[in-house]
Amino acid sequence: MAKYAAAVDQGTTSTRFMIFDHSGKVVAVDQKEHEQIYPKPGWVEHNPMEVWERTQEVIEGALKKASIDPKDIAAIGITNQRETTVVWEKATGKPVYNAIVWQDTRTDTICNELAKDGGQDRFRTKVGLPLATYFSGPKIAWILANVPGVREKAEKGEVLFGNMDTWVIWNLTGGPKGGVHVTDVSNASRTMLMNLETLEWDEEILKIMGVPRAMLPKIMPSSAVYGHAANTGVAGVPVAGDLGDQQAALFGQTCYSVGEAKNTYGTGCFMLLNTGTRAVQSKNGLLTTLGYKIGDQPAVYALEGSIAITGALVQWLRDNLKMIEKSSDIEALAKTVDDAGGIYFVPAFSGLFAPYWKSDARGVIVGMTRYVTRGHIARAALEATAYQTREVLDAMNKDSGVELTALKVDGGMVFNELLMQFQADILGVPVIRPTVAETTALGAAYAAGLAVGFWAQVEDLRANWGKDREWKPQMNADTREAIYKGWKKAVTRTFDWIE
Ligand SMILES: Nc1ncnc2c1ncn2[C@@H]1O[C@H](COP(=O)(O)OP(=O)(O)O)[C@@H](O)[C@H]1O
Ligand SMILES: O=P(O)(O)OC[C@H](O)CO
Repeated sequence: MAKYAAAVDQGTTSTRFMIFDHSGKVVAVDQKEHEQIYPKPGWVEHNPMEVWERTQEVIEGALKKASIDPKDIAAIGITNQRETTVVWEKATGKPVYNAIVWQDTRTDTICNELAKDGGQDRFRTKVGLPLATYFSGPKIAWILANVPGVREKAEKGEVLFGNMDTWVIWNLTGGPKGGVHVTDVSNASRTMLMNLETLEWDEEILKIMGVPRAMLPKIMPSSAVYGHAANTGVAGVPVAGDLGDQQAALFGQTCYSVGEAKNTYGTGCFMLLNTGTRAVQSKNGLLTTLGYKIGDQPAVYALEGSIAITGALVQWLRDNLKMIEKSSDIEALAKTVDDAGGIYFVPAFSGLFAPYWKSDARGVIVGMTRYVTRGHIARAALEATAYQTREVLDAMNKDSGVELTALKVDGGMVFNELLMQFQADILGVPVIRPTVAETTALGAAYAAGLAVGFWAQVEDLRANWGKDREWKPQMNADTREAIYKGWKKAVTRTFDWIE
């Protein structure tokens, strides 16, 4: 009997391979970063070949580190940075262009053109999303319009589109030699091209955006056997789970009931609330998205508050300003001061996502005086994550009509104690970190394990969730609301920057 389930987590900054035992404990992990390519202001790309190479390396690395026999792995799941768009030649596996990353704003003009007829919410009822540079549909349209010869090939199905899940699964199951071209409902719901009700590509939107049906993957459940690995050390193992990383974290945090929510702190921050088998349309700037679909069971929907830049701001202080050496060093630097010294840092580097959806916004630091030190800037950068999360939680409470009484958190930033305490303070509700904070990979491994019977049913997974730490609010309510008011004012200073 197999002992483990595993997952590839293809994130914005890095790729991991993680192997879990039946109780959801991490048995082995390997992780590698890939290059962030910034060809112009507002543009962000990844090299898909590099990502596939890193994927192969971390699979080998994790197997080797824990001396695991691949025969003991029941199934592999894939989870991924969502929306990031790759188009490649079917015959050779060669990308026709770099991957256009979810944070990239180059499709602003395309989105504005599309919004002329019907406004920013033109497709919202059908797809749950506003027209924004974030999503894949306009990114595909950009590649088709700007890379010579690709449109003709796309119409004939000679080039294929995929988000990173599709790209990794296609390569892992054989690439040009029989790789399967699939995605799951959670990833497809981020393209702007999938109809939330039918769970199929929407012919009308495809036509309006000029995206040929022939280049699109088949939409599958999040938990199903798609194929078998054809290469790497896991050759022969079923590939049986596929979830966008934020939906995977919802799944890994065992938020299986209506009203359960989680917030993941990585490059960006993403809060998802399970709304059950009903797609709830947001009136407060949130997204309606697919949560997951297990085999033949009905699909589960979620409301999502997406924030583009949180951990990425810490990275920016590290890489562009050289203020710190490692991301985790920001905590010690922020602790050199007691507060942000009257400044706010609004990181609208990719415009503003939820709840504003303003792609013409750009980042600002406001309230600067000669008093301000590096410590204040570090602190303001961390506080920005917490304030943005408060805005999303407020929207979530309004949309759902229920006040969340605690927030389950995960992701790379949740080991920052100062941030977690400030988060509880600014929300006024406890913040809870589980024992396995790698819930993204865990969620994908769960989806894969469920498909092959390694776990029998979703409800059994709840027993694997355990609380590691809880931060309770300590700030008095007057202070909380006063500093939050300052944040709201600072946000308005980012608006209407790009003409
Ligand atoms: N201790 C820390 N304090 C603040 N930010 C951190 C810390 N550790 C990691 N980060 C940030 O978290 C992000 C990495 O988290 P991760 O969950 O691996 O992200 P992703 O899946 O988006 O690649 C990076 O942006 C990094 O700057
Ligand atoms: O790579 P992450 O963890 O920052 O997640 C990126 C999101 O999926 C973008 O929608």
